[in-house]
Amino acid sequence: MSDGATGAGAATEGAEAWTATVLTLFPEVFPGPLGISLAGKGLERGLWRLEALDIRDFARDKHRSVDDTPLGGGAGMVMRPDVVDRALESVAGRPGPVVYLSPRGRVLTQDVVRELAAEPGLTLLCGRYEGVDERVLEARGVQELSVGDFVLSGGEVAAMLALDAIVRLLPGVMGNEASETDESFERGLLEYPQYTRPADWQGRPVPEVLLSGHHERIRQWRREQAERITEARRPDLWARYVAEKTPKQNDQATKDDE
Ligand SMILES: C[S@@+](CC[C@H](N)C(=O)[O-])C[C@H]1O[C@@H](n2cnc3c(N)ncnc32)[C@H](O)[C@@H]1O
Repeated sequence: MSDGATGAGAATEGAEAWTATVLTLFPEVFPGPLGISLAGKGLERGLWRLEALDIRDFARDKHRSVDDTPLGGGAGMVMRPDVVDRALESVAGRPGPVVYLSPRGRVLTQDVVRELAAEPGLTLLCGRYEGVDERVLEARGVQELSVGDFVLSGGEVAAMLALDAIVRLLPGVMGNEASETDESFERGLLEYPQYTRPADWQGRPVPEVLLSGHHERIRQWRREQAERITEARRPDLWARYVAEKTPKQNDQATKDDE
């Protein structure tokens, strides 16, 4: 898709579809991976909408320039406040908050993904070069959202990443695919190991319990595995999980210490 909307098909009756508006210098890269599989089918079925707008369309000079050198010196270029402001003004009033994808932002986690999926939509401003002039972010009260502690060359991949995670939580998008309630982060744990046929592959049998047909034992085994993996790989998640699992015991321990 170049700039323009997708997903305007059979919108969910009686409700406006969740709407993503992307402001970017490269609208042609959307929907990209969001146009395939679950997200793509959801887009086709009108379960969500995506519109990518070209920030350059809001430039006014004959060269359609969107950037300028940093005041105070330094490397690279900065996206101009007047151009970004006009782009933001053109989408003011669209559903949901406006976020600027930025390594300085609030870090995207599954909790943040759930929060954004509960909004009616989202406007995503993608930076390039050294980023966007600070004043337009302040003037427009734009929140910043980071996809991790690393620097990408532009906000487009970050916007796709956030949208992919959000869209799969929208009603109807997952269909009968794996329930999100069992997945990593949904219960504060990483996921248990998954297996499929054959039951023995290259002399590696799957754990016996999975062939037992005993649902309660399987549930218990999966929970133990999820706990084991989380404790080993993510001490940060594990500490939070343990604290939330045993709040009463922890309260008592604190009282005993006093
Ligand atoms: C080269 S980066 C600019 C980095 C900026 N000079 C800094 O040091 O914070 C260009 C654009 O990529 C996007 N970007 C880079 N890393 C990101 C991240 N971790 N999360 C979200 N967006 C990111 C932002 O939109 C940013 O404006």
